[in-house]
Amino acid sequence: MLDAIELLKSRRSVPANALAEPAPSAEELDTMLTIAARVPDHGKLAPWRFIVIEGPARAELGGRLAELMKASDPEAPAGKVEAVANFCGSALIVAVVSRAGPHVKIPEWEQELSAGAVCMNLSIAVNALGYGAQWLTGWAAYDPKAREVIGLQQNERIAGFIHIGTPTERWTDRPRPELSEVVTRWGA
Ligand SMILES: Cc1cc2nc3c(=O)[nH]c(=O)nc-3n(C[C@H](O)[C@H](O)[C@H](O)COP(=O)(O)O)c2cc1C
Repeated sequence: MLDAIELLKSRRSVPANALAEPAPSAEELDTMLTIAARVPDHGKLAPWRFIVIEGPARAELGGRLAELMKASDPEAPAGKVEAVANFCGSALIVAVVSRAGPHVKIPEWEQELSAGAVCMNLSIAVNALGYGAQWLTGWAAYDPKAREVIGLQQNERIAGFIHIGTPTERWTDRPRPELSEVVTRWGA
């Protein structure tokens, strides 16, 4: 296992279509989800939940989403439909669902931030266990009928589909922001 600082300094996403089998074991997935759920959460509301899409359920969901896209837009380019069908092309997907809503004390924005933290913690845990991950949203996260097929309630939103698997190759990093561009010192 990588040292935590080395892991955090080197982690990067791997494209979902390069996240092949083997998928994490059931025990590893439990560890990942336990870590993902261990995030700051103002008010202890757990304003998020997980939907695991694994095994044959991936192809079934991909197929249903592709049918949906074709039905709603018969002119949809084949590439776009294929991309939706391949939505479940990675070894395992965890949909992180935000359940943020009005609350007497805790702003919705803070509940949404907690769901973002879940996505990130999950991605880090995946990498720490030697797998790769990519955080995606896309058409299926926003289309009303696709949301229904995925099993979302009216008040729920996809924070991210975290695609997980074994990277098929090493990926070079992308440019990262210069600290000088994103850091200021108050009063300086
Ligand atoms: C909320 C959210 C949604 C995203 N959705 C997509 C997406 O639909 N398609 C895509 O190519 N990248 C998407 N990304 C970007 C990738 O997850 C990721 O930033 C990119 O692959 C580089 O990742 P890295 O900085 O972890 O290496 C999304 C990122 C976030 C935070």
